[in-house]
Amino acid sequence: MNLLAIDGLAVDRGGRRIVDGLSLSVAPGQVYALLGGNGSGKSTTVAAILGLLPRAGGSILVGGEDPARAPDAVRRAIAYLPENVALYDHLSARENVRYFLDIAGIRPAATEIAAAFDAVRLDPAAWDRRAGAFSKGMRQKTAIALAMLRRAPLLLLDEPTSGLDPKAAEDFHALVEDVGRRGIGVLMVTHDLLGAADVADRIGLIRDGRIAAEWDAMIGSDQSATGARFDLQTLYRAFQGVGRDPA
Ligand SMILES: Nc1ncnc2c1ncn2[C@@H]1O[C@H](COP(=O)(O)OP(=O)(O)OP(=O)(O)O)[C@@H](O)[C@H]1O
Repeated sequence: MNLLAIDGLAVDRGGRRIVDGLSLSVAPGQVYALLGGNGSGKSTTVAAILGLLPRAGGSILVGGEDPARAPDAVRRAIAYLPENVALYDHLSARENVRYFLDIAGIRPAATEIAAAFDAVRLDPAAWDRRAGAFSKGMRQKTAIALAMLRRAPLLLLDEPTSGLDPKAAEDFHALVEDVGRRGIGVLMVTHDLLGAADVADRIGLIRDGRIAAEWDAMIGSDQSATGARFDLQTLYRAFQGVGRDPA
């Protein structure tokens, strides 16, 4: 079963149809990049998935549940990382994780927390440091460790690499691939074409609130000589609307 199944989604804002017939799905272990330019409808789609905006049409199922009917079950199934992850600045990484898990009624052993921090490669020196001093990358690692500890099957990432330097972005992509290998489904919303091509199994290009094109990563012998998993020229041309049919 798909962790996320969106079919013909329509969302109105300010009397205007912003998302207009968007369909996509994310399977366990799949990394889906929803790639689009400014104003294409990415944030509106995210808000609808989280049940924060009503639908004007279509359907959304998260782990088989409809966010409009079962918002609590849907929020339990999703680990949502906004562009800037919010942690309690005066608490350490360990204390933040314990605090948020406690709210969810989960009390992991110290060894489980250590294993999750190890899995996301959060520097052990940071585990007991105040999160107020953390970089964006460290905040994201803490939030992903938290997602793993509460066994959220779907990770929803909103512009995760904006503001990260190239090395930190590369580290983050490696972490997302790792998360996928653990069977977690990932929906990554981004305007970063190269980042999407680096990490995704599938890229969906969103334009005017719908999927204008979708590509699957090439594997093995289909990969280019450079090892690229997507044809970047095709992606660029589509992203820029080159060769688009006249409306
Ligand atoms: N509260 C609102 N009321 C009316 N229109 C809105 C509202 N929020 C967003 N919009 C419009 O909806 C369209 C899509 O916005 P959305 O934020 O979903 O796009 P986006 O792809 O996330 O863009 P960005 O990358 O710039 O964040 C834009 O034209 C925007 O002006």
